[in-house]
Amino acid sequence: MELKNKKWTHDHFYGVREEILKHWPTGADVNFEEAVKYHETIPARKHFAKRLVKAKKNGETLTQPRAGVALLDEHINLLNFLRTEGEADLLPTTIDSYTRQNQYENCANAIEESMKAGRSLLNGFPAVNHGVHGVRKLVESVDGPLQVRHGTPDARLLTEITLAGGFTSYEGGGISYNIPYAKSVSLEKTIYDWQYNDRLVGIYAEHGIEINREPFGPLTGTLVPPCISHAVAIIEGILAAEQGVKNITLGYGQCGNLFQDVAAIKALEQLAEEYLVKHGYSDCVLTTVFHQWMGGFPQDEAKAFAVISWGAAAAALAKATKVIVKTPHEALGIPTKEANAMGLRATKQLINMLADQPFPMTAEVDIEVEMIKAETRCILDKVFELGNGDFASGSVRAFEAGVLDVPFAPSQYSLNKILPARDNNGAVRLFDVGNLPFTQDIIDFHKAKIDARAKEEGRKASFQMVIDDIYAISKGRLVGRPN
Ligand SMILES: CCC[C@H]1O[C@@H](n2cnc3c(N)ncnc32)[C@H](O)[C@@H]1O
Repeated sequence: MELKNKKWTHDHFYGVREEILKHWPTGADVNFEEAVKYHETIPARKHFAKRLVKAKKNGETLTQPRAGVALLDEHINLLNFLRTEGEADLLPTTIDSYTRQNQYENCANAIEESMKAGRSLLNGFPAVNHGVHGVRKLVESVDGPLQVRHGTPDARLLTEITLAGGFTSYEGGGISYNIPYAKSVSLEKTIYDWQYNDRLVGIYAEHGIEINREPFGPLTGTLVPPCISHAVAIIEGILAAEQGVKNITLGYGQCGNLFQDVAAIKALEQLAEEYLVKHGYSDCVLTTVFHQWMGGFPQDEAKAFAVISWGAAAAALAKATKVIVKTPHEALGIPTKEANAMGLRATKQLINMLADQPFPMTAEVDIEVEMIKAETRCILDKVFELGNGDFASGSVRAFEAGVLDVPFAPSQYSLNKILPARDNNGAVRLFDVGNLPFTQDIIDFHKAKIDARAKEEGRKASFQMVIDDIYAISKGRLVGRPN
């Protein structure tokens, strides 16, 4: 396997495909030409890419939950409930953890057990086991654009089955579904396997079927600085575009300081456009997704609603194309459909109330935009250099060198040298820049911000700040002040 950011030829792709479709019996039902014809029957109102483009044009921020249960009819009921009671603009299908690890046998057992128990014993929808026919029943029974959301390093069979089944959007990426999701899965192999998924979307596009792709923005979802998630998002956008993907949503996980969060979305839009055009992908349509706080949540439901609403406000003021919504059960586990719908309605209320209030792009926000762009450029340009002009191989080398580094990542392929901490206003800065290829003025900026907080708190800047910030929001604050 030689990893390079080069569009796979049809021969290469179809050579790999034959083996993939044998990984589980339901793979035998995948027939590409038949699937293209099936997609042509899907009504336009269910096309994810079209709905995103319309939202971008109209300045809307669409709402989308996460949701997935083991059995098909229950999953259909759940999604229809979220569409009607939750007023969700876009719908997910969150895939279960066994499927994410390619453990389809375990899924089969869990489906059996769920039927006996009369409740879902999986934390998501086992789409590979339900197969093309099960997915098509889902697509035909739910009235809304549908997206596959998961965390699968090797998602090739899942992609084949869900796309043949009629999903019109697909989340994930070779870095964003390895580093935060796996401990010892080769990063090089995951990036290669995700070229397969993107090439399949590209081949659908060559047949006139537009499928939206969304790299997973938040990564570990815990104090991830904007420059880190932006660098990974833009790299995965470039890798997808090279394989022929034309409709891309790039994402960011809320950090909590409003100026930084609004600036992060603006910086992402500007930088993604710049890098995709610079590297020859000027025909890609770009949208953004804002993930409501991905870190620890308060158990108290009223406080959880406050966190959800703050994320809704930031998404609306940033004018992200869509927002991924949390629920008041976040600290407890898989939410009930009622709790999920309430998170959606609270979010919708905020978005509607803020729709008429343009956010003032103050000097402070502009500084934040420029800082995030400068930091992200340092990383992206170093990755490109390490790959001798190739972002795929460059990413592997960048993680080896700590030029790309994701805080609190389980993967052995991430050096985990960087340490984030909040500044005195709650913006996420770097307490330890690790081996990030920052210029001295950027390093000095972060140090000054952290030192200002230390001074205010009357304590030395230390790892304790990082720990305090990890727990802060679940304990009712933003900045982890000393007791
Ligand atoms: C990276 C995604 C993490 C988030 O994804 C939520 N999540 C996971 N699985 C389900 C599910 N089956 N239904 C509703 N939400 C779900 C978690 O709560 C967490 O917030």
